Amino acid sequence: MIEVRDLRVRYGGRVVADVPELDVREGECVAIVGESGSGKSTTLMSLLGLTPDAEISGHVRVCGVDVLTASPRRLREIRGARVALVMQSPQAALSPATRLGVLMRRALKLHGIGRPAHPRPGPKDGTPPQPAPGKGRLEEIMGEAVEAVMLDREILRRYPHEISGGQAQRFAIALAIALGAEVILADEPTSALDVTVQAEVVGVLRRLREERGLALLLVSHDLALVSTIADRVLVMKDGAVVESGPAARVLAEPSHPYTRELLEALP
Ligand SMILES: Nc1ncnc2c1ncn2[C@@H]1O[C@H](COP(=O)(O)OP(=O)(O)OP(=O)(O)O)[C@@H](O)[C@H]1O
Repeated sequence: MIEVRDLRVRYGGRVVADVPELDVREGECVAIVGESGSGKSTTLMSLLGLTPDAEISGHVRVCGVDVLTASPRRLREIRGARVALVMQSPQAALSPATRLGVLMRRALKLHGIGRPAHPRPGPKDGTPPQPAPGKGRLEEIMGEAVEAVMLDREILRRYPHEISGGQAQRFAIALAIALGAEVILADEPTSALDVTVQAEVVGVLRRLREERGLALLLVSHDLALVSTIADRVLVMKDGAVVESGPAARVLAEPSHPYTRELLEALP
């Protein structure tokens, strides 16, 4: 799903991320950990071509698309639809005066989801027009997606300010599911949430990996969280990957002093 080789991202000549190798396969979760400014978010954003001011070299393939050479149109095709970005505080990105259901329906329509394959011609005998065949299908996709993240369908009638932070984060994940995402890139998805709510969001992500084979690339400074979900871990410091390997091994027997420092800083 994600294949990175020799990725190097520079801002104004300064290397801020240097990632020799990063692979995420179907149903797998890889976490990038490290302190603030170590290059985690830059690495994540570069996978979607979202670092316009940066100089980038290397090889990045996401869902079969060669990101560094793809046309803007090809990149738009994978963003949102096949690869979803889940950020720290999704509530801020939700339009405040729009019900969640309306918001989701718009996003799905924009990507042509639920559209009838062959629109029926309108009736000629004066009877009221029949609903488009795609409408019920769209509602079904939306309902199924919110239930997949353990939310009630009723939430689709609410406005963004009527839901909690944890619900907003799960709604953002539901949107990704409804759009048919195969890969989720999550940047500190639980940092703005309290501990019990964090566990709910992580539980949802874990289930989606297992049941739907979703690939997950997670950026987090929270090693306790990472230990509950990641298969593999990359540790970054000052733009460089100082250690990588199976999460169980890296977190139990870190080989780099910096990883040991991060672990010792855990409460
Ligand atoms: N658009 C930009 N222009 C110039 N420098 C940038 C830009 N974006 C990021 N940087 C720099 O790149 C470095 C890495 O930043 P990045 O946000 O990737 O780190 P991070 O590990 O994700 O940190 P945090 O957890 O605080 O988000 C930082 O020194 C940052 O100042």
